[in-house]
Amino acid sequence: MAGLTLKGIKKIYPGNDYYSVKDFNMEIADKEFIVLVGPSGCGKSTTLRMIAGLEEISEGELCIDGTRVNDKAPKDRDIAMVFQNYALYPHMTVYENMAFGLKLKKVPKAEIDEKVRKAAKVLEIEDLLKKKPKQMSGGQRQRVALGRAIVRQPKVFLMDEPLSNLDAKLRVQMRAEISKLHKELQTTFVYVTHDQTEAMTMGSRIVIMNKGEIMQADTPQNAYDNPKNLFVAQFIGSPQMNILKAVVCEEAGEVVAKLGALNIKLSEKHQKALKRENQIGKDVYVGIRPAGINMLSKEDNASGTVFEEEIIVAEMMGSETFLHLDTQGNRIVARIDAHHKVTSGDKVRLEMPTDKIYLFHGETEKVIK
Ligand SMILES: Nc1ncnc2c1ncn2[C@@H]1O[C@H](COP(=O)(O)OP(=O)(O)OP(=O)(O)O)[C@@H](O)[C@H]1O
Repeated sequence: MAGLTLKGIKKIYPGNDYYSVKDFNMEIADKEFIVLVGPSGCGKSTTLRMIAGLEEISEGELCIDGTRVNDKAPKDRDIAMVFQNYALYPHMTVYENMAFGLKLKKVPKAEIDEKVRKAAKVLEIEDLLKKKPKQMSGGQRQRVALGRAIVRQPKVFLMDEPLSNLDAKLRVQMRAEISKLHKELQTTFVYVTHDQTEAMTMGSRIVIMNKGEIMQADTPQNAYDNPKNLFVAQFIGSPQMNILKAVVCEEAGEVVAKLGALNIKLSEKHQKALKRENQIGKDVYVGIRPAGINMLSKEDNASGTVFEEEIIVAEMMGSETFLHLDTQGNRIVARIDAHHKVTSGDKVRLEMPTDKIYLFHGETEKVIK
């Protein structure tokens, strides 16, 4: 069991003229489940590999349990890593695969046996112990890879996209299994994925990265409710937040976001913030989640911004329907309850309530509160 401290960690690969990881600072508490998430190339694997000791740290300090480990070899860091390709030895049985690391460490046979059987029980692979990797499914192989990590009882588990080779259904199942495993083992987990749903459902905290930088480190709920910037707003949530580029205007004493012919009404708080920050006349990104948009009937009164559009596509999802519309030249998606019977081509009346609107600076893309 251990916490991790990353202080000003940077990585520049030899021959590159840019930092793959820029100034990564973070305290990871003991027993946390941290998920590093972001698009391809954002530096999440590099960060994980530096923690593992598989990649040299160019600048900064990494501590495990308060001890600096920058110069320690991977095997001396008390960590275990699970990779996306499982990296099992094909000629060994499941039992041998799981026992291998302990054997190298010269752990007594009886102790190895106890540890392997205990891990196999936790992962429900006891009946696979005599099989070889090629006789097993992807999900089973992934369990064995996890088993191999568990038997070593590391201080920290590192996982790099461990589920990306599995089909969608198995991925969902293994997601829950890994969360359960984390609870059982009571160990620190650092997990890398590019999949925001995986991050949201598994992490006690998620670290959203872009271009080598941390965009936000937060609980999944807070990252969803209070994104710090446009990148996080668009990355977290599915379908993603609608973003409309508008201009801040003041008309008859009221500050609005002008989107073509549509004046988007704003909350008192937003209006004050825009005035305070001298944003009148400047560009602003208006964000609204698909679920934040209300469907109105003809007679409904609404205090927010009301607009009428023709449905381009209505995607029926069972309990809900996603409406794809075009407003003032911008494609937007609204998520409505399936009891509204609508279809492509219908004209609908919708509302953007002021309290569901997010605003981001046109230049810095930071949230305006
Ligand atoms: N061995 C390497 N040598 C040079 N550049 C590298 C090396 N490994 C990664 N990079 C570069 O560092 C940046 C970050 O890569 P990294 O693999 O950490 O990203 P990632 O977020 O894990 O992406 P992915 O999800 O595609 O694996 C990328 O620009 C990548 O091209």
